[in-house]
Formats: sequence, C-alpha cells, structure tokens
Amino acid sequence: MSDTGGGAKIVEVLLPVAVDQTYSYFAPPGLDLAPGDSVKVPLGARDAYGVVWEAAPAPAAIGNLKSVISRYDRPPLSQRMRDFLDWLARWTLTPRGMALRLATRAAEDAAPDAPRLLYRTTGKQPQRPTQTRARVLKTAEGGMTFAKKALMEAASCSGGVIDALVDEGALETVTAPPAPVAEPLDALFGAPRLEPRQAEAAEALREAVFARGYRPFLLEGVTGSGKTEVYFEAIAAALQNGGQALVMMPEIALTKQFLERFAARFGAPPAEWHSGVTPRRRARIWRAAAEGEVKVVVGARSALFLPFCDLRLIVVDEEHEGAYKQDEVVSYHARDMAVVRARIEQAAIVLASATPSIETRVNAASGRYVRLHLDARAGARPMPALDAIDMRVAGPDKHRWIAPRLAMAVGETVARGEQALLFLNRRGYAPLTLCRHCGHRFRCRNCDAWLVEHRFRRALVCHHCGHMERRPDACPECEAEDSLTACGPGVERLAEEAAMLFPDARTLVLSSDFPGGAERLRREIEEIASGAFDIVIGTQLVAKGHNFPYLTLVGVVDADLGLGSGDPRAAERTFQLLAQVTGRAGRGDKPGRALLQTFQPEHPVIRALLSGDAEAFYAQEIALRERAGLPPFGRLAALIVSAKESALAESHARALARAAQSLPPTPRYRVAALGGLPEENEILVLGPAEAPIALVRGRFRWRLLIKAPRSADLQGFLRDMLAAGPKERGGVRVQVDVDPQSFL
Ligand SMILES: Nc1ncnc2c1ncn2[C@@H]1O[C@H](COP(=O)(O)OP(=O)(O)OP(=O)(O)O)[C@@H](O)[C@H]1O
Ligand SMILES: [Zn+2]
Repeated sequence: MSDTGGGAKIVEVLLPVAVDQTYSYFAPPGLDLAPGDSVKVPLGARDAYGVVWEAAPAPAAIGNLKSVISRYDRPPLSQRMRDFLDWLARWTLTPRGMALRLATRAAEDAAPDAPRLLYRTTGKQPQRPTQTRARVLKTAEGGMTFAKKALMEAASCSGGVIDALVDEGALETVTAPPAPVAEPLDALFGAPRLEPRQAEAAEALREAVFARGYRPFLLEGVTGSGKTEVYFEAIAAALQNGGQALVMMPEIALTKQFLERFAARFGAPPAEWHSGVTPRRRARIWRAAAEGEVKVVVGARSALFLPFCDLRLIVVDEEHEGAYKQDEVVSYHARDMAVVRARIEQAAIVLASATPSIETRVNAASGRYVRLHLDARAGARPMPALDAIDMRVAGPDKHRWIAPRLAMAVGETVARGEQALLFLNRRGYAPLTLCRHCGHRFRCRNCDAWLVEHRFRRALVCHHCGHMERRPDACPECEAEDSLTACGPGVERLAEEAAMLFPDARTLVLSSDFPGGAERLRREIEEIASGAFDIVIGTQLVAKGHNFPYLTLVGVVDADLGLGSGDPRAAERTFQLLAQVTGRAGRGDKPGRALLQTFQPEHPVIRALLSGDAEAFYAQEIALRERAGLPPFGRLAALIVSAKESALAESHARALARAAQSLPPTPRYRVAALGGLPEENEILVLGPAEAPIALVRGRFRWRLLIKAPRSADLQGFLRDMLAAGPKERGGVRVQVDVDPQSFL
C-alpha cells in the first residue's frame, strides 16, 4: 500500500446515530487525525458530528471518498473509552452509534470556556466622585480583582457605574482564565476516625486503588454501618495518586446531604452529574473529566459515560437499586457496565449496599469479587427492632389502612418529639376507581392499566404512559351521579387518614409526582432531616440512603405489596426495599423500631426481615435461583415485539421463535428443541406470550424470553436469531433487553 504523501489518511468515523458501522472519509493532508478525534463530516446534504474510530494511511487510489471537513476542539475519546463503548454495544445488541451517543451527547456544547473579564482599581480618581463611585473604589481597594457581577453585588451598584469608571480610567479590566469547573479536593481535609472494622475495609480499598488494576469489591454493611466513610477513603487514595473517581448513586438529584458530607471530608463538593445539571455545565464537566481537571464526579447512571482520562475508582452506591437499569433507547444495566468499565480502565470498583443483589452476592461468594463486611451500625447504634402486625387479626376498620397498634406507636413517637415514617410504595390517592352502581372501572386508553386517582392533581393518571383525565362527577358508563368510589390506598389517601388520627402533627407527603420536581424533593428531604415534620408519608423515595436523625419509627403500611408480582426477583426486591426503609429508623441518638403490616407474617421475606437473618434469606434465594437456572446461574434476555395491532406483533414474535428453532447447533450455542426437556447446555426460547401489560402507549406487546446457560454465547444467538427472523416492518418494533430486570 502506498501513501499518497503528506500523511493523507482514510478514517473510519462513527456517528452518534442508530447505525452499527463506521463511515469512511478521506482525511486531507494537513489535517492529522487520530482515533478518538471529534470531526465534522458531510453526510448526505448536511454536516454531521462523528468520532474517528480508526485511521489508516490512504491507499493511492481513494476513489471518490468524501473528505472530513474539520476537527473539533475537543479532547479525544481514549482507546479505553472506545473499547468500552464497543463492548457495551456488543453486549446489549445496540448499534455502536447509539453507544457513542451515550458518551458524546453531553459534549455537544463543549466549546472551551471564554476567559473571564475581571476588574481592578488603577489608583486614578474619577473626575466626578459620587457616593456610589466611592463605594465601588473602596470595595475594590487593595489590588483585588472582581468579576463584574461580584463587584456590582459587593458595592450594590449598577453595571453602568462600573463601565463609567472604566471609561474614566479609575478601573481597568484584566483577563483571567475561566473559572474551574470544580474546586480542588483535599484528600486529607476531614479524615475521620474510623471504627476498627471500617478501618480494615478502608485499608483493603486503599491498597487496591494504589495497586492500580482491576479490583472488584462488594462493600456490604447493614444500614447505618458507615459504608460512605469507608469508600470515601478509597476516593482519598485515588486523589493522593492524582487520579479520578466516579461515584454513582441512584437518586443523586435528591441528596444534598451526601454532597455536604463529601465537602466535609474533602474540603469542597464533587462535580454533580444528573438531569438537573444545565447542559452548559454538563458540557464543561465532560471536558474537564477528559482533561483531568475534575477529579471526582458524583452522578446518576449516565455519569458512567464520561470520558475520564485517569479513572482509578468507581463506586456504585446502593448497587442493588433497580434504577441502575435503563430501559429506554439503549437498554443497559449501569452497575454491570460499571464493572466492565472498571475492567477496561484497570480501576478498582466498589459495589456498596446493605442489601446486595443476588448477582453480586453470588459473585462475592465465588471469589470473583472481594467481600468486605460491616456487620453492625457505626457509633454503637443498635439496629431497629422489627415487629409484624398481623392484619388478619389486628387490622384497622374498613376503609382504614393504619392498624390500631401502628397508630398508637405513631402517637407515642410524636408525643416524645420524635419522627415517624409511614411507608407505602404507591403514589396517588387510590390505585383503582370504580362505579359502585355498574362496576365500571377507569382504565387507560393507551395502556393495559387502571387509572390511578390523584386528588392532589384532581385527575386520574396512568402510571405507565402519563395519560391524564379529569375525574368526572358521574359514571361515564351508567351516568349514575356520585357513584364513583376509590379502592385501596395510595400515599395521598394515607395522608388523609393520618391527618384525621393526628390533627396536630406536622405531616408531609413525599411523592415524586407533586409539582416542583427534584428541587422541591431535595428541599423537603432536607426539612425532614432537620426535624421540621412529625410524620412523613412517602413512597420508595424516602427509603434511598437518607439519614434522618430524628426518625425513630417506621410503619410499613403494606409489607406484602410487591410479593405477589410474579417477577422472579419479587422476593429479593421486597426484602431489599423493606430492609432499606426500616433501616432509616434509629440513625440518630435514639434507637429506632419498625412495624410491618402484613397479611402473611409467615412469608419467608417477612420472616427474614423480622429475624434479621439476611444470611438465611440470601442462602435460600440463591439456592432457588440455582435450581431454576435463573441469573446469575443462567442468563436471560427478553425480546419485546410491539405494534399498533396485537396480531401483527404476535405473528412477528412467532416468526422470531420459529427462526430460533431453525438455527443449527454451533459450538457457541445449541437451541433446545420445541416441546422436549432442554439439555443443560441448551438455550431455551419461551413464548411468545402477551406481555403482562399487553398495551403500553398505544402499542401491543408480545414477549419472548430466552433462557441460556452461562456457557452459551447468548448475544451471538440473539444476533443469529434476529438475522434469521423477519425484518421489522409495518410499524413492528423489536426491543432487545439483555439481562432484563422488568418482566412487565
Ligand atoms: N466512625 C464513625 N464514628 C461515628 N459515626 C459514624 C462513623 N462512621 C459513620 N458514622 C455515622 O453513621 C451514620 C451512618 O453512616 P452512613 O450513612 O455512611 O451509613 P451507610 O452504611 O451508608 O448506611 P445506608 O446503607 O443505610 O445508607 C452517619 O450518620 C455517619 O456519620
Ligand atoms: Zn397509559
């Protein structure tokens, strides 16, 4: 191959669109492009943004290849980052362009920051000294430089006054480099005194970070055991090495407390990354992560796609959280992908939780992860005392949800000046509204779901698609007046009952669907922590990692909710959620307790919670999964086939199932024959079956579930099956969900 001279190259450019392959362009001499560079390229009639994936010397005859137009001033995506995106695309069966989009979406506005103009005095007096002018000059005395806005504020004057002083030569401007994205962090700033078991775990993490290599850990510790302090030491180690760290949290937008703790430990807050951060700021953090200026990012799952240049540590806090699974556009599990990223970056990774996922527990048991265990609360605080209220014999009156014993406990708690939490994982007023006269039930017109009454918003709302309608006064079916009745409780209805029982208590309902968004929730969570409320009523939002020092009683209004969902992870999820929410009690000076209202106190999940014997629960769940060949012992993938008509989706799904059956055995996988019992090493194709929620957003859904042994090449099989099956046409969509978390 001969070079055309002058370093001309052919580059393969990946575009952030739903396409898997790269496009070839000619890199004109003089534009020296390397893999990772951001470029502008012609695409049809328009220009497009893309990233160079590969570069090779141009052969003599390059045909009529189009040329790259220009290179953006943007830090290149590292080889590791590109490897990670390729890996993610292969694993999730996502077009590589979509994986790239996850990483570059935030960079779109990443032009370098303009230098700032600062003002300072010259020593020259203005010709017309006014009081205001004198005040400005006095403020700026002593050679200090000020941003215009800061000077306006400090001297309480208008911008015009400053401009006039510059015109007269009494002030001058100097240019300064742009303000840093994040303040510098100090690894030794607020180093705590750790308890011996914390110190031991922290030392293991510090060693791993210093060793520089892929080291996965499970940091398991009961609620309130001080896991945060422990992984802060790992972050300190990364900082001491000059490296970077990423902390992922499921609800970072809500947790101001965490940022304050971080600042108390490291002298300044970390860079925050979530949907509430402005696009401009996100673009700056993106660049700063790539250039090494930002050392620690704390963010939601999308922070995983930041282009860190020297990542030494990833922490996945509350690693069991379902919120780490993303099901839109690209479906990936951020916790699992974090492990992959850590491996590629040769970094340490800490999965932290009081209630780890079964997958992570199994990985720890097999030695794939190192398990660090904190078995008691920090500061010698006791775990909350748990007890059940048997609703079959000790429940409340009809149309009431708080049993007398729970009501009494709340009353006593409030009387002592402590806080009580009533937990019910159901938003709105009532999950079902029906007509007492004709039995008409309100359902969503787009989805296979009941409409949930929200009194606060005066509406009936679909929790799947957001469809909202006014609650009518008469039944739309039989036209009976005042016949509509609410069935079952949501948090709003619970609040009504609490107000009746405790009219003098300061009560707060915390729910994600009230107006005001994350900002309001953040404020309310702070107010709870400061003791501004006596009774808090909330959904799972209140369960997630918060520290409420005055909270001593947790009442779980319906502990059975979620146990009967038919999801293979129903027991695990319920156990985790209830252990987390009861774990909010007694984190301050006073011990806590929790009461679980249940109709099945003998259920293994309830028994495990009451006895505090998590080990027995995990052992039983793990054995069950192993017998059934469910994750992590086997692997699952779901195909959701949807269309505007049910029959279209169904026939497409059936054709896919037939395609699977037609695939000949290969060394990488074998498909089990229809009807017979599968061999241990065979892939089983289950369905198609109508999805439990068959209609969502106006689309009918059919599901195929693929169950594969760990030894099989599941992704390869899925690719072959999709290739052998019919093309997506007539508005049919096939969504691939590798390692599905939701079975609806
Ligand atoms: N060494 C220590 N000495 C005294 N108090 C400590 C110590 N370590 C942690 N704490 C305190 O214990 C409380 C719980 O700590 P932290 O929030 O880190 O627990 P956690 O394990 O993350 O809990 P959860 O999983 O429930 O969120 C905090 O108030 C923290 O300040
Ligand atoms: Zn709907």
